[in-house]
Amino acid sequence: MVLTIDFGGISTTHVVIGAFVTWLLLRYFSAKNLRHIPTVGGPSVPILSIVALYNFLANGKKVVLDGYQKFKGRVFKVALLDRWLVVICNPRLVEELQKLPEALVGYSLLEIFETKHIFGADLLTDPVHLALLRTLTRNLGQVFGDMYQEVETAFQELVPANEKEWLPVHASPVMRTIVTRAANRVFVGVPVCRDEGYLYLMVHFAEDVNKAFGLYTVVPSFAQGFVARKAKAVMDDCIERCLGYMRPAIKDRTTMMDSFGDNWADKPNDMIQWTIEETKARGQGEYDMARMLMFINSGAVETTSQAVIHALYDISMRPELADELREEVERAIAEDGWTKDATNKMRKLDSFLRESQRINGPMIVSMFRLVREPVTLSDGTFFPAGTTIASPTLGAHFDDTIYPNASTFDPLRFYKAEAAGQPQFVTTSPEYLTFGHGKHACPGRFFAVNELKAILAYMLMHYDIKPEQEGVRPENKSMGLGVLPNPDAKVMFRKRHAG
Ligand code: HEM
Repeated sequence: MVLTIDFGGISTTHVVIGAFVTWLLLRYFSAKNLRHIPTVGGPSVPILSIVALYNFLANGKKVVLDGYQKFKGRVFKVALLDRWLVVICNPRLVEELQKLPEALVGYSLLEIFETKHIFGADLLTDPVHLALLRTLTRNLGQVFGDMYQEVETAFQELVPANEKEWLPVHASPVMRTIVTRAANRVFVGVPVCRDEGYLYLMVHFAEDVNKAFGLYTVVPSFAQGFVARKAKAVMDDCIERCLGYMRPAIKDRTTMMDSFGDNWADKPNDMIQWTIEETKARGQGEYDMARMLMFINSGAVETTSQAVIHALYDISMRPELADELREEVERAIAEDGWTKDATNKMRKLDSFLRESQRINGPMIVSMFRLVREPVTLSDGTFFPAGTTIASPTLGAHFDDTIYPNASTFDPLRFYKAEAAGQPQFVTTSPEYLTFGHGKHACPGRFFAVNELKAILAYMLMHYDIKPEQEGVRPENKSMGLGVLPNPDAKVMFRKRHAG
């Protein structure tokens, strides 16, 4: 069917053809500079490269794993819609790249996927979120009690199992709500962290941002500005709604600050307070306070929710492991109560969570970086300016030479190796990329690991857990560059006697 809408002589057919030609030219010129890098998934010559693109979009996971096997120790490229993505399959080169100065190889998901248009380009030059997350990490011990209390209250409300019958629980929405409540207890406190409208806003906003990142990888660059403008309008609306919940607290806090300066008795120690202080110091107002909170939520909610759901599916399949972890949790809380110190002692739980994330994602590649100036690596590999590069998360995580029997889920893999100096869940390396690696590794991971341990430890101590279908772990879904936990599955919960 021919498109017939007419805009003063220019038909939509012209627009579509023009866009397609522009796209082909963009692809042609970007591929020309990267001819020396082998392509995986299909040919890189103009027009035919659409096959490589199709294969990547249809089965990105297989394409990247095949590429890793074939070009281990070297680099290869795969087709995204608007550019080529070069994947570095050599830990030494990954380490070398992440040490290069920012002026040569820059970081930012915000920049690479143009989401700076949504969150604001000033976050690139003045990353307030990093200052806030550093403060959060420093205060993990102090905020743990509140977070744990929220985990407890949320489970009691949302998973009201009894000792007699198994209760089917739809894992995806329930765990998302628990994660969002626990994090937002520390971010905005009670009662906002329990408000259904606020929770709905944060959960769906985080999901949408995740989808937007995915969308940017398949939308050609000439269309990204348009998508970004639409997304910005949605963002502004979300900020206004977020402010509706935050204004009373902002007003109270600013009144206290105006009266008492930096310190007063019972001054709250939470994200909203730190955000007010950081934004005020920059002469910014309430719009920026909400913007910052939403940006941090967008990093915190979806990733941690997915990790909890994966861990829940994994533990539901392993009752003996659940018992072994319960013993460890019991011992730790007997010594230190429900505190951050106790979670530090939960080494088997740490290993289980790290293994669950090794196997389950969240992305098939990570550590996106942008080559700003031409770079030649020590092995002679050359990247022209403008090249987008990434590290092969899934390839490394499933490499038998790095992890013996890599495709086997071995929950105590890292615990058993600890004597040999094996790292913990928060530790990143070119071989363990769940949180990225290097100077731009996830700044929220220390909080994330504490939250994950609090949730899993609570769950283990208070419930017996089994899969809905005996012996069947709900299958993951691949979407673009992402690996998602099954969104439809239920898990069975029964209250434990000892709970
Ligand atoms: C299991 C949970 C989490 C996972 C798997 C995860 C993963 C990641 C990854 C892979 C990156 C990119 C790193 C790189 O390119 O080297 C990242 C960045 C980021 N994460 Fe996380 N994250 C998690 C939890 C959190 C939490 C709880 C927060 C906030 C409290 C957070 C805030 C952020 C922010 C703000 C960035 C962007 C940093 C920047 O722009 O410099 N994340 N995360």
